[in-house]
Order: sequence, then structure tokens, then C-alpha cells
Amino acid sequence: MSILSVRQLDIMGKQNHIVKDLSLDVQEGEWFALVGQSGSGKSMTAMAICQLLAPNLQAKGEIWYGEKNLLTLSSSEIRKVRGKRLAYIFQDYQGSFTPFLTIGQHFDEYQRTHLNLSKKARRQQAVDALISVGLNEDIYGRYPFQLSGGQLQRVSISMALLLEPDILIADEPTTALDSVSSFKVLQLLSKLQKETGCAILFITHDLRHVRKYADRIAVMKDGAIIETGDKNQVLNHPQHAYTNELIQSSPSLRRIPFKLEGVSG
Ligand SMILES: Nc1ncnc2c1ncn2[C@@H]1O[C@H](COP(=O)(O)OP(=O)(O)OP(=O)(O)O)[C@@H](O)[C@H]1O
Repeated sequence: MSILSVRQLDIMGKQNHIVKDLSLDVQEGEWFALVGQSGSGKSMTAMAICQLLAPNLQAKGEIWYGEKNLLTLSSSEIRKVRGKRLAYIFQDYQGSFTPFLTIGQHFDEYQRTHLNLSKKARRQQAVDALISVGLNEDIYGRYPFQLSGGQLQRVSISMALLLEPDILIADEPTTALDSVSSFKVLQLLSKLQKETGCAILFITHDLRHVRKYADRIAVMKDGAIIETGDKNQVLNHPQHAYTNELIQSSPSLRRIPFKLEGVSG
């Protein structure tokens, strides 16, 4: 069953038509990859779904989440959906953290917005979430600048999954990480997805990740989806010359350190 349906989405700036007549469906519990070169409109699609587009951009079309067309919700209604049922993590995880607040304070702010829990219960829930992504309890009291990129991105994931969303939008979550940290973050996402059953809309230009984790793929070029289907179908039998080009230009799969285990560190 479809959990998110985007129908005929157009995103326009004053001078440019960024996303053109885009339709896609994310099924319950699946890992759906949106791939394409830099500038093809992947992030703007994610931003439109989360209703976080810059004010100079306008989105038209329909974005159905259950019975709700997200594009028609008021900002207070969308805030209720965003974060709770529909969570997101972005490549710029540094920008998601306020430098003078501890990780615990970030959790607390988030929990107080969405949950009605005592202070003690909030702390326990946050610590459990940190432990679930392979981090230690002491991270709770630390400031963002005291953590590595991989640790911070894992904190983002633990916060995004805290409220057990139905869908997680992950926009190039490993772009700013080294290859070992990327590998661990993706392994973690895959593990948590299996545990929680949430769907993932995964945005990337790295086909190696797609080959390993995705169920289905949509390929974007110049703001439009040019090909979509089952991962193996698209990667092994691309119908579009551009998809073939993307596959040919992708680094070898052998470069992923498959043998690494665990998510700690
Ligand atoms: N606020 C804005 N106003 C006008 N155009 C914008 C704005 N933000 C982004 N764009 C343009 O939208 C296009 C698509 O950008 P987008 O970030 O979605 O690409 P992308 O496929 O996610 O690329 P990348 O993989 O590099 O993140 C780009 O040409 C970009 O310059």
C-alpha cells in the first residue's frame, strides 16, 4: 500500500522550472531511492514533501500522505505531520543543530513539541534512542561541536526515528561523511528500518548505495522522472540512455567495505 503519493508536482522559481510534472509512490516499509545527477531536483522534491521550500519557490500538484494533501495544509497542520509521522534527515546535519544547545536539550525541545512525557521519561527515551544508534549515554550532555560528523548524523537519525515515523526522508545523509562512517550510517538505517517498518525515501547520486539497500528506484533528470521501477530491473536493464550513463559512471561496488560490522565508533 502506498504511504506517500506525489502527483504531478511542479516546483517553480521566478526564473526557473525546477521540478516538472513529477509523480511517485512510496509503498509502506520500502526503501525507495530517488537518484540523479546534481541539480536534477531531488532535494527540492524532498523539501516540497516536507513543506520546507524556500519562500521564493512555489509548489503545485498534490502530495498525499494518507488522507491529507500536504500541499494544502496550514503551517500548524504540517508541523503536526512533520517530525511525527513524516521525519527527515538532510546532508547538512550540522545545520540541524544549534551550537549552544546540548544534544539532550535538542532532544528535549523535540520531545516537548510532540510528546507529553515527564522530564525523567524524556531523558530516558532520549538515552535509549542514542544507545539504539550505537552511541553512549554521555553524548546526551555533549554539545554538537564535541561530536564527529558520523556521531552527529547518528544523533539526527535517532531523533528522526524517535517518534516512530511512517516515512523517513533521507536526503543524501552520508554525503558529508567519510566512507566508513557512511557505511555505518547506512547499515544503521537499514537495521532500524527493518525494526520499525518505516518507509525510506532515500535521495542520492550514489548508485552503490542504491544497489545495496533500495527496493525501488526513480531516476531524475532535469527536474523530471525519466525511469522508475524495481531496483534490479532498473540497474540491470535500464530503459533510458541516461540511466545507463549513470550506471556506467558509478564507481565499482567492490569499493564498499562490506566486511565491516557493527555500528559503534
Ligand atoms: N531557492 C531557490 N531558488 C531558485 N532555484 C533554486 C533554489 N534552490 C534550488 N534551486 C535550483 O533548483 C535546482 C535543483 O536543485 P536540487 O538541490 O533539488 O538538486 P539536487 O538534484 O538535489 O542536487 P544535489 O545532488 O547537488 O543536491 C538547481 O538548479 C538549483 O539551482
